[in-house]
Amino acid sequence: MQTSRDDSTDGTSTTDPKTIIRIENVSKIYRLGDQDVNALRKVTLDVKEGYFMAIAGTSGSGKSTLLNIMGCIDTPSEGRVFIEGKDVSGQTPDELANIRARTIGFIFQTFNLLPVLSAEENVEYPLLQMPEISKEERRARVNDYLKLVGLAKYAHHRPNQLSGGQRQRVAIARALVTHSKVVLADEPTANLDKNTGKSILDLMQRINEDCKTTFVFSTHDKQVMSRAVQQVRMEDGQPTKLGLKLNGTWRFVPYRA
Ligand SMILES: Nc1ncnc2c1ncn2[C@@H]1O[C@H](COP(=O)(O)OP(=O)(O)OP(=O)(O)O)[C@@H](O)[C@H]1O
Repeated sequence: MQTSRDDSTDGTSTTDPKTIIRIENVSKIYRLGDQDVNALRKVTLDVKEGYFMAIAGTSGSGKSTLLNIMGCIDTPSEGRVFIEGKDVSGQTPDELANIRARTIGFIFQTFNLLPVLSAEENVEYPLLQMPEISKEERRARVNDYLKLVGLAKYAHHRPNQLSGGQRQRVAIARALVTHSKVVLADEPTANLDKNTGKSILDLMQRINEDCKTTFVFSTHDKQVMSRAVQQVRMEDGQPTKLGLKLNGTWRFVPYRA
């Protein structure tokens, strides 16, 4: 799929960024009672370094399933997933957890913070699974990322002492603290009011531009879609259209892998 981000007017790419996640001919079938639900149907998609990409589509079109498979939270019924060129099919749950911890950060619409931990402890949490990172390095990273998301003053607050937008900022810091290459965000603004949602998207965009972190977020909100640079429209478990924003204008083409 030709979705390289570039500034040329004709959309042709001069440099080809590295593929971070590739999913190839991926299908996902859920068994529901005696019925099969085809959540994804032979999807092939590349996520390249530096993307700020929206997976858009109506409820039930397969957005969350796609993100979960990209992030190795779930496994495909058919097809293959490559993370930084490595085929992760057949890896054990521990191996997948290790790949996830070092490459991929997640943001969820319900924030998913641990309620008994403070903001700084929530951000520190994924680093505790990385024994090679010293206590001093952990402290330094936690401070840096809380500062990056504008929450240095709230380090000791627990999630229930923070607003929805502040909770999502903690989740963003937690997703980045492991130096993730890509952040997968499932409807990151769905539980936030319009202005707070906008400030979260502003923050994600700033991190994308300044730190070159790749973001893939799912949404069914047109305002949120419009903030992306690349857009994949999902319908009934399949990508149908690919959108590229060039000089501020969207250009859509039928999706082809
Ligand atoms: N665990 C499951 N068991 C059975 N069916 C499931 C399961 N998870 C998802 N599905 C079905 O798979 C399809 C895709 O679901 P998915 O959650 O990926 O869609 P979505 O686009 O993210 O929807 P939403 O915007 O409502 O979150 C739907 O038909 C859904 O009902």
